[in-house]
Parts: sequence; C-alpha cells; structure tokens
Amino acid sequence: MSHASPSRLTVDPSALSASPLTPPVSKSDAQRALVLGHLTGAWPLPSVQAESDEDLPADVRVLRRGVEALRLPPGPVRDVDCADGGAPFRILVTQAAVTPGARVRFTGTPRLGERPHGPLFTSLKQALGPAGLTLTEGAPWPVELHAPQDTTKLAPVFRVPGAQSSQYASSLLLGCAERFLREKRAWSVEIEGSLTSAGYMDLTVAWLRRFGFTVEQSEGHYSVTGYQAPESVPSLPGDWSSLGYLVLIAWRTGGTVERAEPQSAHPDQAILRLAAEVGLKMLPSGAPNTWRFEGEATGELRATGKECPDLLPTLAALACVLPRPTTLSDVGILRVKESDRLEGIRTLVAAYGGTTELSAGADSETLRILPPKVKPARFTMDSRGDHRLAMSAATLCVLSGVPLDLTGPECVEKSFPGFWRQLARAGVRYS
Ligand SMILES: O=C(O)C1=C[C@@H](OP(=O)(O)O)[C@@H](O)[C@H](O)C1
Ligand SMILES: C=C(OP(=O)(O)O)C(=O)O
Repeated sequence: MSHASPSRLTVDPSALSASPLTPPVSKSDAQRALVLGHLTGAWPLPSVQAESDEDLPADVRVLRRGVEALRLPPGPVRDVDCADGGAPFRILVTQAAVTPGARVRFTGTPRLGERPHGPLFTSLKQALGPAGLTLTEGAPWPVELHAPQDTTKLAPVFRVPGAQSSQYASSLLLGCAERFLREKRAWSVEIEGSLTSAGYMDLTVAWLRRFGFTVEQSEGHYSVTGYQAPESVPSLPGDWSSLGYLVLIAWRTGGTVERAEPQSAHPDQAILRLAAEVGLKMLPSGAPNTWRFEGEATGELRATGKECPDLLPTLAALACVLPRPTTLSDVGILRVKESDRLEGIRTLVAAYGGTTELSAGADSETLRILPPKVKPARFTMDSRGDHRLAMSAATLCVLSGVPLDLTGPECVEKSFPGFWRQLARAGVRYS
C-alpha cells in the first residue's frame, strides 16, 4: 500500500438501498489460526485457502508470507516485509525467534517502524539471548533477527509489560506453543501490570485451545502445558471489526449483515451490546448468521478502548448522528495505531461539524463527542493511510446522508479489501 499519491473518492449516499452486506474473514482470527496451523501441521490452512484472494485482508497475506519464509529450510537471511501490519510484525518476530536457526530481515512502513515494539524485543532478548538470539534494529528498519538453535537449557518464561499493546503477550504465547511442541515442557508468559486490550489475549487463548493446546491461566500468567491434536481444523469467522461498520450501515439502509457469528470471541463483537444500549434491536433474518437491525438510536453511547479499541473510530461516526453526547474512555492507546487515531477521530468529528473534549484522568484519557446541531452540506476527510478512519468516515456519510470527499480510500485493503464494493451494494455511488 503506497501513500505516495493517494487517490480521492467522492462518496454519494443519496440513493441507498437495502442489501445483504458481508464482512471479510477476521484478520485477528486468521493470523492466530495461520500460526497455529503452521505449528500443528495444518498448512496451508484450508479456511484461509477458501477465501478469495481479492477479499483476503492485506495483513493476513503479510502473515502468511512471513510464515512461508519461516517454513523454508535454514539458509540465507530471509526478507519479510510487514507493510503496515502491527499484529503480523509482532507475531512473526516471536515466531522467527523460536524457529531454530532462522535468520530474518524485517521491513515495514515508516509508520509501523515508529509504533512501539521495544517491550517485545526486550522480552525476547532477555529470555532467548543467553541461548544466542540476536535482534538488531535499523532506524527503524530493517529489524534483523537471528534465532538460537537450542533453548532447552533456558528458564521457559517470557516476561512482558501489559501496557501499550496486548500483541506482545499474544505473540509470546504463540511462541510458547512452538516451544511446547519442540521441547515437550511448559513455557509461560508473565505479564507485568494490567493488560491493555485484554480481549485480544483471550482470543489468542481461545485459538490455542481450538487447535488442541492446553493453556493454564491465572492473574497475569499464561502457560502452554499440553497438546492433543483436535478432531478437525477449526474454521474462521467473519470479522467483527468490519461488521461494526456494516451493522450501522444495515441499520440505516434496512439491509442485513451476513457472516455475523454472535458466539465469536472477537472483542469488537461488543458492537452488538453497544448498539442495543443506544436502542437498536438485532433481529434474525432467516438465513444462518444473518441479521437485520431496527429501532431508534436515542440511548447514550459509552465505550472503552480497553475493551474494543478498534471499534472506537466506528463509534465516533455513530456519535455524530446521535441526539446526545458520547463518552469514549481509555482512548490513549489510539495514538499508537496505524495513525494517531485519537487525533484522526477528533478531525473526523470536526470535519462533520461536531466537537470533542479530551480530558485526562490519573491513568486514562476520556473523549466526549458532541454531535453538531445542524449537519453540514458535505464533509471532507483524509484517511491518513488508516483503514479504520477511511471506513468510519464512509460509515458517517451513509448514516447521515451527507456526501463525503475522502482522500486515501485505498488503505481499506489492510483489513477489508471489499469495503467499497459492499457499500456499492448498499446503493452508495462514487465519483
Ligand atoms: O491482537 C490483535 O490481533 C490486535 C490487538 C489490538 O491491538 P493492541 O493490543 O495493540 O491494542 C487491536 O487494536 C489490533 O487491531 C489487533
Ligand atoms: C491496530 C490495528 O492493527 P495492527 O495493530 O495489527 O496494525 C487495526 O487493525 O486497527
């Protein structure tokens, strides 16, 4: 994805229609399943193979290419380009570190390079350095990692802080699964302090169990202690982060959302509870995992970045069309996503004529969003290369019926390559 010359899109919501809307496969679920498929011999993972290439999120392709590089016989240094993928990069770094003798040179976008990775690198060096792991950082790229051959004499534990990103802990726990299979002894992750985005660590544990691993868990401590091959390779769900946009668009247009499994472990499934809290009713529409939404959104919207950080831009779009102010708490984490998303959300709300108030408490920041009294005739937004800002701006355009001039729409590729096609099904037109 290049941001050298971003394109522009005018999004016209004047002829909306009711249609079924389908999300892509969940990138967070697919990344975990791909790693576990690789470790347990289910490669290439059938449920990723079943996805059409044009609909596969770019981050899933990045993770798959990285695993393919690790599956090659030991030899020259392998190049792995992680593009804009935070979770793919962080997951692959640990997988490289636990692949005996692997030598990998990682690169990515400048933005990925400036996002925080230090605590993960430190954790890997502390645990595996004594066996020979080396990890050298460029400025910021490349990051070059040489993995040890044998770690059987080491203490089998990774220690990592819980602040900044849950991806460090998830990545290390997937590393523990590799070590367990190879060494037949338990490996653990110990988390210092409280864990941010904890639902994503729960998702990692859920996937390890689905693939047959025993995971023992107590406050801040996770151990992989057993493995028994499951009867079948688990399949992949639709993406609840992407469903966040589609649920709101289906509500506005009278359409349906497909591939929406309410029993998924994804944190962004919180959209269902939050939609219900503002007044939307979720109704089955006959077909499996297919729902429609109706009702008036008159309730108050309150959400926290600790539970569902990736939904907050979507909720900010909804906040702009609600009759009363919205409160988003624990928003600090948004500063270290694909863009400074806190700034991006504030810019989106302002572009639509609303206002935001940021307040800092002892250990968390809260954003209040006040919708405009009168909606604008049209609004303009630059995605800043951030897929969630682009899709949230488009969702606001559909919810409000106000045309949008968007710069940089192509970044949706990261998690939802078919987003603009799905909106076209809902009657959105482009020029
Ligand atoms: O583990 C994952 O798949 C993810 C964890 C979250 O990141 P943080 O833990 O850094 O908040 C989330 O924002 C990201 O989109 C995906
Ligand atoms: C933050 C995100 O992803 P990542 O951290 O994996 O780049 C996201 O998809 O919103």
